[in-house]
Amino acid sequence: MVSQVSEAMLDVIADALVEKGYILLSDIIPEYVSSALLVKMHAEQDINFKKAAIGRGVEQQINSDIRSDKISWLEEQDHVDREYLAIMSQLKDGLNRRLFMGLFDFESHYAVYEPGGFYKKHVDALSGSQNRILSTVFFLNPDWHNNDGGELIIYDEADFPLEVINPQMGTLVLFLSERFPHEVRPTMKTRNSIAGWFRVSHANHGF
Ligand SMILES: O=C(O)CCC(=O)C(=O)O
Ligand SMILES: [Fe+2]
Repeated sequence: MVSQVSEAMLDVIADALVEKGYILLSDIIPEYVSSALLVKMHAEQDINFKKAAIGRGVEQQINSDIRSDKISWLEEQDHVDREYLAIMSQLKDGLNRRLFMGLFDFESHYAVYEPGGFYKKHVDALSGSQNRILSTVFFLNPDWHNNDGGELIIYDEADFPLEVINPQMGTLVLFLSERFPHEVRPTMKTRNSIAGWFRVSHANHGF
């Protein structure tokens, strides 16, 4: 079963991206999809997750001072991943129709941050390359509390904090990749998310 993103919801998202450059959504991914994603994450965490790297291609390196998550890429062949990717694909088409963003493909990975885990302030788009256009973060943490840490902080271009977001199950954050530095504050508990990026077609694969 593939769920549909409504035209009204796509209108709201497109408007927010034009006006503010980002949006927080709590009702776009159906609960049966988020639960299935979380079950899969739990099942695979100890087997398929690898320490995340920064940079690309030959310059890629694991730098534990900057980020400490372990990741696993979503795949079209997997029936659970496919549900999520289908929703992202509707988002891509809906935004392209409204904003002519030229979004072409989407890459995403599960990420687990163990207690103490963090990702220091960074920008997702590699500067100069029109690679990552729109960033997505979906949270998979039921019962997250204010003192559990692990907040996603989004800054403006002048490094002023715009949003401090609890990584609560079901919340999806979208923001323009080049415009918003952001960080994951140290988490007190195991923290699960899916980070993803819409890219344009002349993306420089592998570098
Ligand atoms: O998990 C998050 O809240 C964001 C992760 C992130 O910024 C990234 O993977 O680039
Ligand atoms: Fe990021």
